[in-house]
Amino acid sequence: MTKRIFFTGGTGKAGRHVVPWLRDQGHHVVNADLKPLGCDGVDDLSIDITDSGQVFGALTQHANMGEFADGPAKPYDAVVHFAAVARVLLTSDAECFRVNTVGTYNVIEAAVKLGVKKIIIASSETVYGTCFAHGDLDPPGLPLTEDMATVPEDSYAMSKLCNEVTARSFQARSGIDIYVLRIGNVFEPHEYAEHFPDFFADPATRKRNIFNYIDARDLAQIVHRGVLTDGLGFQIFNAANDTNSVNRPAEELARTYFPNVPKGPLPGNTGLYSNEKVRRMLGFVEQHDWRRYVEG
Ligand SMILES: NC(=O)C1=CN([C@@H]2O[C@H](COP(=O)(O)OP(=O)(O)OC[C@H]3O[C@@H](n4cnc5c(N)ncnc54)[C@H](O)[C@@H]3O)[C@@H](O)[C@H]2O)C=CC1
Ligand SMILES: O=C(O)[C@H]1OC(=O)[C@H](O)[C@@H](O)[C@@H]1O
Repeated sequence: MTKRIFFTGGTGKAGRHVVPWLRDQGHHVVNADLKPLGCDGVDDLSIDITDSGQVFGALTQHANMGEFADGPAKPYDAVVHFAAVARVLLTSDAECFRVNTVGTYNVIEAAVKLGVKKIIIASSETVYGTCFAHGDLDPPGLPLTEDMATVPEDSYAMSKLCNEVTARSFQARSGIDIYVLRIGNVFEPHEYAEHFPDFFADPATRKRNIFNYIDARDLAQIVHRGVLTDGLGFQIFNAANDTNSVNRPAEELARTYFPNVPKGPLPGNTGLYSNEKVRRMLGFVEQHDWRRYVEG
């Protein structure tokens, strides 16, 4: 079924793969970003999500000239929110926190008050704390699952965790579906040859990411399945591929790099960052294992 989807941050690294994927599944996607994507069949709207008025305005206006013929602007079926300052060290810590938290509040508030029934937001693996920690910070357990403790110490991860609370509260009042994706480290198709041989040679460089990765196209599949799967209420999903990015047995990685962390079963090369929930509840089936693109 064709959906009308308002997508924020579609011009970025992840969005430029997710947006065309959604378009190719037959949906009408409107990309709301500071910068245009310029993608065939996708409408661009330049907005700043930290300005609530712009977000309400964009969600209630036409997306292109063709829509004028049909009268008033049509409502959206889903909002996918990716726009953000996507990590620390891009701007000041406080600005990262401000843009991400205020922007996310604005997007969710407008979507809920305008009657949108499905919202998917980009959170991050960083909420578990290890990624941008000072020194070494152990994850709370392995494999790392959505119910485990989240006590990050950096402004970016704090902003993402704050956004999860915002989302949970809006969901509680509205009863709509809000799905949070704790996205792992994203890779575009051309990046496998560029980076993965280095990861195999020096796995320690991937420790902060709990050795995970998510292919940008597999992330698109997860978003799409989220758009199509109704009735789950508020949910948080780790979004990652099935196996680790360093081509090592999971049990060996856990023992070598996280000796003091409580451990459950870690068969084969399974990811230490569990994607079991997104496979089980959204039916995610990975298509882009790194083994298709680079020699192990
Ligand atoms: N790239 C990664 O490895 C990961 C990314 N994420 C999250 O996924 C989402 C997408 O990430 P990327 O595509 O890598 O980020 P990106 O930095 O490549 O793209 C973010 C997009 O948001 C837009 N944006 C920023 N501030 C805005 C504002 N005030 N108003 C409107 N648009 C604004 C930017 O113009 C950009 O196109 C982000 O929420 C990020 O935090 C989460 C985990 C991993
Ligand atoms: O966008 C980015 O660069 C960062 O975003 C994130 O949220 C990821 O968790 C982290 O692995 C990336 O380094």
